[in-house]
Amino acid sequence: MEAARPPSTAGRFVVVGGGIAGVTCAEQLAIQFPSEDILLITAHPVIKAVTNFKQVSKVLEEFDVEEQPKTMLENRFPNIKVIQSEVKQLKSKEHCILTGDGSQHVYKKLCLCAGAKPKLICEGNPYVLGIRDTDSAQEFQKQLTKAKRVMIIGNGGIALELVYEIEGCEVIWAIKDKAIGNTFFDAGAAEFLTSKLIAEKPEARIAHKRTRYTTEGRKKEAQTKSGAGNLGSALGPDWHEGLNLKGTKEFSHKVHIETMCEVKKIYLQEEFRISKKKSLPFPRDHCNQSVTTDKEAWPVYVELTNEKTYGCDFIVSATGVIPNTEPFLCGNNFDLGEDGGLKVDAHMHTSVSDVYAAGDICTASWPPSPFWQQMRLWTQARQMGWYAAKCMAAAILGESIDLDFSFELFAHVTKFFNYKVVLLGKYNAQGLGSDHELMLRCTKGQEYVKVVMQNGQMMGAVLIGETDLEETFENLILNQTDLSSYGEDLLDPNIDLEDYFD
Ligand SMILES: Cc1cc2nc3c(=O)[nH]c(=O)nc-3n(C[C@H](O)[C@H](O)[C@H](O)COP(=O)(O)OP(=O)(O)OC[C@H]3O[C@@H](n4cnc5c(N)ncnc54)[C@H](O)[C@@H]3O)c2cc1C
Ligand SMILES: NC(=O)c1ccc[n+]([C@@H]2O[C@H](COP(=O)([O-])OP(=O)(O)OC[C@H]3O[C@@H](n4cnc5c(N)ncnc54)[C@H](O)[C@@H]3O)[C@@H](O)[C@H]2O)c1
Repeated sequence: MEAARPPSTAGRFVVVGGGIAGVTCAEQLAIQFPSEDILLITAHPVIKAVTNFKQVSKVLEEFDVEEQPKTMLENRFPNIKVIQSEVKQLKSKEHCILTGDGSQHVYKKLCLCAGAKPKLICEGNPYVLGIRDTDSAQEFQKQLTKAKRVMIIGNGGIALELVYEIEGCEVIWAIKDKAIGNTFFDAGAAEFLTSKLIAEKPEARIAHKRTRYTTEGRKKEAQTKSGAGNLGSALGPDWHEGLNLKGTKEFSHKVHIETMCEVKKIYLQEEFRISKKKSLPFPRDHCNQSVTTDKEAWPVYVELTNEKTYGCDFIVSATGVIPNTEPFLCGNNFDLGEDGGLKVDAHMHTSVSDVYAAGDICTASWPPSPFWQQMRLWTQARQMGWYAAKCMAAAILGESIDLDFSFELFAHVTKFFNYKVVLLGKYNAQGLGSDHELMLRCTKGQEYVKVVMQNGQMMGAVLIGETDLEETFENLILNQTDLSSYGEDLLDPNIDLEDYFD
């Protein structure tokens, strides 16, 4: 712990946050300025390190992520000092931050990488859980081992992963949309994936190239709770692999989806009894269950806007995130994005002098490339942390710097329902209006390929399964090759596209 209570005299590079964005930023600064001290302040005892980084193609990247004790980072970079403390206030006029232990730290350039927290449908209800960090995932697992039924609200990454992974527990999944996975897929891809939810037997996990997540480096001492409230860094790919996501029953998947509805009201058991309302049993296929009522007494009940009510053991609110800006706002004139993030320009600089931001906390506010959009993802946290450090260095050295190439094309590799999923560019025709066409190729149970075309050029793609098309499509989007003469042949599996375009 930093002993000095009065502010240190020499301003230095200070980074707040031990997640992917903060650690990558600190590492890059340490490399650029080997004779300077870099201070990393983080609320949690473990940090996230990117290991085995590999640039697979121009923009697609693979890496593993390890949770490590802070000493491992300090050993790798002797000029990085990690302080475990929560930042309570930023005094930007004095170029100084205050931490929970009463210390003040003066900076010459500061990068805020404090991540985000779950945006819960209902704060303070003990039956509503959010999943963000290792502690919250463990709490979820603990509750699941005693559960017969859970309700999942939300239709993004966490919900998609949970409905597939949970076994031995009834899952009622309530989504606002017509089809599953709205943040990643259109209705066609959703239909392709839905069959996997009904499969009774879990299949062998596929091994494929994508980011892996490991807590191997996490020391025993760091496995105890941090006492820092809900301030661990975000989980990521394969976070559930070490967790036994099994409820009390013996079946595999049992998922019922309620579409186009939201949560109207949540009742605790006694409140529900007094209300005299009726709840529905778990719906069975092809059976009109509206005539029956659920006899079971549940700890909590959820009334949906479609007038259906279900009881359950607990609710997972997988309803997105809110940037962790709160400790930094008071007295500072930050421009905030609509999503509540700190707006950053093309140099990752916020609206406050010498303060940069990267990762989930920030809102990218530069005019984006036609094929890129911000999504709060691990890859973007790494790219932003790295690029923010480059920009901080360039500012100190008086050099100019261009927006990094990684922001030219949105590229995300992940896994849903045991399929490899690659998303490129405007994969859901985001912002293209009606002036675009879709081309599809689908083999049930095997692959789903969708490309988004505009004026004969490829703007985006969704690749589900082992399609091996990602590198070729990445090039076609980046080069804006005129593909109009190929028509539907573009997706003909008998044509080797690589021969044409590589
Ligand atoms: C369950 C789950 C699954 C996910 N799966 C994927 C996936 O498959 N693929 C993918 O690309 N992305 C995934 N993500 C998203 C990804 O994990 C995040 O986008 C990314 O990790 C954000 O990194 P970050 O460094 O910006 O923030 P974080 O990882 O949240 O780190 C923030 C850091 O700031 C610290 N901090 C916060 N407040 C303070 C304070 N006041 N003072 C000091 N320190 C503070 C925290 O302790 C933490 O170390 C997932 C997220 C979750 C929650
Ligand atoms: N494999 C992956 O890439 C992956 C997996 C898990 C999580 N993540 C990331 O982790 C973060 C958190 O995941 P998440 O699933 O909570 O967020 P998300 O942004 O992916 O999805 C949020 C979902 O909640 C819905 N929603 C929002 N408010 C709602 C409300 N009041 N009622 C009902 N639905 C509501 C939205 O329509 C959306 O479907 C995100 O940044 C996500 O991208 C990524």
